[in-house]
Amino acid sequence: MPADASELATEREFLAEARSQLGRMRDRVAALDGSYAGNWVSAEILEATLARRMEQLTDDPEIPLFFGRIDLVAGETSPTGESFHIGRRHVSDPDGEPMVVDWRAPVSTPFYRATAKEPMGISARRRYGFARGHLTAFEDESLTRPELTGDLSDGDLSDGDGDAHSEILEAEIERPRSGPMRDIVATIQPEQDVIVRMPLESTLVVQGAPGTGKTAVGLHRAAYLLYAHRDQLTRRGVLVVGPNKSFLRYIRDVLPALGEIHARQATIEEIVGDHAPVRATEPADVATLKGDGRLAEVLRRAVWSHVGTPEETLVLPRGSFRWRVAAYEAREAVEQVRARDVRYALGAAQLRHALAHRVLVQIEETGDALDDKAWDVLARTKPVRDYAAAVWPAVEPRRLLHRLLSDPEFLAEHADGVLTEDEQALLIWARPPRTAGSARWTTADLVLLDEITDLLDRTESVAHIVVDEAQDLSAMMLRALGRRAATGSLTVLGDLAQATTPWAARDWADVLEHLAKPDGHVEQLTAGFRVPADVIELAARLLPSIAPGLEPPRAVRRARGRLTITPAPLDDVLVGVGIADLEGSVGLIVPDAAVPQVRDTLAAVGLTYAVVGEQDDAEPDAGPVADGDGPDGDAADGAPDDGSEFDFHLDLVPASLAKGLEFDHVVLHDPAAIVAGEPNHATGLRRLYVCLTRAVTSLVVRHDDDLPPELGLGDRDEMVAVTGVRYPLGTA
Ligand SMILES: Nc1ncnc2c1ncn2[C@@H]1O[C@H](COP(=O)(O)OP(=O)(O)OP(=O)(O)O)[C@@H](O)[C@H]1O
Repeated sequence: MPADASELATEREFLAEARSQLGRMRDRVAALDGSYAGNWVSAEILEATLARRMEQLTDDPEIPLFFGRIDLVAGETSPTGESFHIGRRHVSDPDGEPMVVDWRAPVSTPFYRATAKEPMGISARRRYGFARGHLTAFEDESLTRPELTGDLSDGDLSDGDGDAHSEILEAEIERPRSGPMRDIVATIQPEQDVIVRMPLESTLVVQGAPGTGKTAVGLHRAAYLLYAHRDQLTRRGVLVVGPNKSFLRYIRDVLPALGEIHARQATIEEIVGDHAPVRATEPADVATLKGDGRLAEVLRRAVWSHVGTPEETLVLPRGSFRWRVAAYEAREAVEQVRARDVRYALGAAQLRHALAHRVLVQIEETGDALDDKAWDVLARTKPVRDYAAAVWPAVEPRRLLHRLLSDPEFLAEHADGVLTEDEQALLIWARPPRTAGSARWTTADLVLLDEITDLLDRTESVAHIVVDEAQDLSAMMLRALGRRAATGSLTVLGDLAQATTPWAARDWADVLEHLAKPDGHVEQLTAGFRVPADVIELAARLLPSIAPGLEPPRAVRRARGRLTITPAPLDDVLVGVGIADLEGSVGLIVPDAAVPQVRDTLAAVGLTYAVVGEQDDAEPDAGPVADGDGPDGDAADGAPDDGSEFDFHLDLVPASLAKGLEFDHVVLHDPAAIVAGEPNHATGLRRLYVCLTRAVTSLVVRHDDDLPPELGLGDRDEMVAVTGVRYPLGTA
């Protein structure tokens, strides 16, 4: 047997043994139950822990149990030069010796970061190739003697110091995309790994062009932190924030595939959705103003304006006595509580106690010794409660916001010097609802309600938040997230060039300020794993108009991609592309307003598809709304029960929902209308930039005669030069 074949056989045996040991670990956990616990509380906790452990130990034969190996240099730390197989979870033998180490364990770090220049104590790195769970190949790279590795190249992924080119790595990057997002645990790159393993305390912003792996890195960082700080993070929570529900469905499998099921994934609307349902939208200028950070000051003033000045004596009858707190003493108490700078509701409670304390002192002066319990009782008596409530009344967030948005004088009182008169006029409802209960709140209103609620009572903080597409959040939305990480940290992912909301951030330093994490720092990702070079070159033509300071990604894909720009009718394009025969997923990105018309076109050419986002309008837990056959060819049932639009071969994507998604092939319909669909031209161009950068293998841009001039494709010769021989496609 050739050396490689015998080595492969040895590795396969090792894999079989590791699988059987994983089965043994699972059986052992299955044999335990809550009865081992001392009382019912710990029994419940133990049962939950065991259930989680069982899930972690589930062996999916399709998912490789390990994907890499490192060989330590024989020496001080490893006298015999041990090897470690690296996988998604830890597997040990009956003696407790590790057979596979978790990719997040410190010992695994060199697998991701070692280079020939800095071998980090390892002599060799091995990568494995798998097909449907079967080990089919391996590839060795010597770090101490790189000349032994063979096929050395200075490929785009290497740092130019002679690191080996990896076929397995390249195959993973070039693989056709289909279905929801997958993890990248086997191929995390050094610049990404540095971000993934940053300490929990650091808040960081990851700025990166489309397809540089920001979402992937953010999710792997969440998985890493859950591993490295298990107790703290499961107790205090991890939150992943995405731009919309379809995006969350797109990424929902990544953390569970990494063994982590305890992170909440939510949109900002869901996060602030507890205050009231969203029942209206509003003009962009109003929403933008409501998202402005200055509103925080207006709300702060409005809340605290409720605290009055005591003018009367508090009289507290007790037995045959009537205890008194003079108005001037009550005023002192109010001042003292205010000086403590506590939340409004806590201030109210403290005022009750401060008043009660003044009574307590008088009682004690008569020789009665009272304890803290008596103090509490005094603070809860009706005269004290009534007096405090008159001076420091309860504030109801919806009522307060209703008043601010419907009473110009009340607003002016609190917005004076903060908002101009015109801005104040813009905020006031044209037709104010009669009561707060009948108000039709917008998303921006809910964010204001969240701010008011936090002024009243401290919002609970989680241990870590990963925020994706953060460039699109308003200052007030960022504040809402920042307060949820007040005692934790954040990983903020975004790209200023992809900002498509009128209130979007212009600068990451501002974002960090609004999050109340001014010490956070900005990391950049530059290697593009999604978009092929020819497509990047086209999209980058927009950068000078939309984000002059930003660079396009550096494509690491070998294939330059297939780019076609054509004025052919959409039905001809759809037929010409041969969608049904394409390997990998296909996204048809269209202006939002064109969705109904494009549905007709798709029906006319006989293509089946799902519509991204349509599932959100359906009944909760009903499968996606799909036209025709699902991925399993079952027309009646649509997608599988737990499926989503991303399980379909062809997705119809409204341009407003394209952000964050990727498809192997993209047909982009009517770029001019996509630009025109936004409130202003600059935002329209950014939306187009997002839509142009969703493709992994091929992009067809189907346009009418009005391509946006910023693409610089005015004349046909230029277009032919950009798209090569593939212009035009279809029958034009
Ligand atoms: N190290 C890697 N190895 C293999 N694939 C990778 C790697 N990093 C990223 N990718 C892949 O590149 C694609 C783009 O990643 P991702 O969606 O995280 O990028 P992004 O920066 O968030 O893009 P966008 O700005 O468009 O949202 C995904 O398919 C992801 O799996």
